[in-house]
Amino acid sequence: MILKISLIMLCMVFGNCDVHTSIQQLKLLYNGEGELLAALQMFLRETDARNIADLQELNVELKTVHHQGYGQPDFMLNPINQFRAIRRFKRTWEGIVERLEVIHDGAAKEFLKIAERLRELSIWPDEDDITGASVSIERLRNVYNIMIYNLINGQIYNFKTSPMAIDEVYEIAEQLYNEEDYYGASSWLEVLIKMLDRTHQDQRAVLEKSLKLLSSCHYREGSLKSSVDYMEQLNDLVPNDKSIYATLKKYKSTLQNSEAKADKIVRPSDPLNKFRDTYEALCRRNIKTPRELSKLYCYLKKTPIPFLPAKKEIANLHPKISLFHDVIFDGEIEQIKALALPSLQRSKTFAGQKGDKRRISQTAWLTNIMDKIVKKISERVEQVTGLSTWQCWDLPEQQRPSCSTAHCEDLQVLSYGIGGNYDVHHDALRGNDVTAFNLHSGDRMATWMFYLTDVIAGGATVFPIPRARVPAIKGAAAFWFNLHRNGDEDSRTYHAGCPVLLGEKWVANKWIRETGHEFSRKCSTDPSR
Ligand SMILES: O=C(O)CCC(=O)C(=O)O
Ligand SMILES: [Fe+2]
Repeated sequence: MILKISLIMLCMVFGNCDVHTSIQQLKLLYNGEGELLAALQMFLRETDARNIADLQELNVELKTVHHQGYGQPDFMLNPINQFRAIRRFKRTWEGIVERLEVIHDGAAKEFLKIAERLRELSIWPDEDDITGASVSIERLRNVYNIMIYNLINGQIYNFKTSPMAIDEVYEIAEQLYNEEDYYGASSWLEVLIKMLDRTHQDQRAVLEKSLKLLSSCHYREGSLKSSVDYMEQLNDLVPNDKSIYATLKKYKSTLQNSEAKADKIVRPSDPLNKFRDTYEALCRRNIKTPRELSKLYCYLKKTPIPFLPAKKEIANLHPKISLFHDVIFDGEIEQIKALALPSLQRSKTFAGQKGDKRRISQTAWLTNIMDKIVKKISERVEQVTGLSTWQCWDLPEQQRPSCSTAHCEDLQVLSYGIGGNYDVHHDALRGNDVTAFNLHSGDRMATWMFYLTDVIAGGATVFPIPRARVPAIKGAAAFWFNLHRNGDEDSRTYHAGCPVLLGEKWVANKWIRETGHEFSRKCSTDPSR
């Protein structure tokens, strides 16, 4: 109930809720579908069956797919199930709403009321959500090297869900094509085409669309011979179609007049992520050598609280990246999540701002005065790191407006949805448009990041330059410095949040600023320190 009210408030204020980026909204969507099904059932029971035979059939189909998730709390944590649910709303439920709007009698009205409520909650997916979900599945495929055949069969590692329908597979390819990802689209289409049975009428129609799209992918990528081959296959399949014949002629003539030799679509490089290969390898597994691993260690670090040392694990030596275990407890995590939930919003980046595909998550900022727990865990960061977490909130209220030099930022809570990730970036603010940030406190000297969930698969934090990998472990926190002691940015701490493959990921960042640490982290002219 609290969750629903929070989301209503959030979506009323911000409009489109980017359902595909939020696990919470996707879970609500699944429950909403249950309500729609019950209302549709009621309508069908009360209505003359002769006029609505197709709706009866749809109802059975929808019930079957929906019921697969019954009693399975992890069902909506699977990207395939998430994509499907989003698509069902846009492609099937929307059509049913239109039909019932025409009828608009007693039971139809009840159904429409539920649909209206879901729209008011802004959790009813739109076209952008289908695009976002398709792009996320493709990202997961690339980062985790998953075979398309396995995804189509509903298999992600050893987690299985029901196989995808042909239309769903085609939709992913078409969405990628519209996003100009011809490598992604062609990869899906090649697999799909092999699976289709041309003697089956419905499948034959998908085969025709797929050949046309695949041929166009190759044409656009300059892989002209293949573009002609696929168009020829389509022309053989549909011999008397003038438009197909005309396209074939056009492709053939482009091929004849071209010197291009490429006959394969290769995955394009990412100009914004020169670390892509190492980043992806690290997302999949640890890539340090056994010798490098043997140098890592852990110990109990003293804190100001007697008999309460911190469990410190060194995840990387140079630069030092630490993982502190058991620094936030389950009850505290639940309180932090509950406080963040009402104000979660699609995350922004400095480069792309809101809606950037490089950062798929939702963000909320919590201040120390919102609740005792926020201050308490802020103090814990100070106890473990020895760095100050003093903020203007610590002053009497009337002095706060003139205070501008806090030693750290408020707590930033992040929740990742389907394929949620944060591409390689640096936390230091210099070089970015920092007008929104108070630089009186200096730059982000250090990052402390609490992991508020375990992640079933994926979601590690990785540092491509030192080839370090920190797994998301509930209750633990990663810690590193973003700046050298001479104040320069330490580029070795470029890092990324790997896409969540299965499950959900919540983290909370506490960024420690330079101000207030003149003695606790003494400066040095030696840039290597
Ligand atoms: O989620 C992660 O693992 C990394 C998040 C991050 O780097 C950030 O929020 O700045
Ligand atoms: Fe970061």
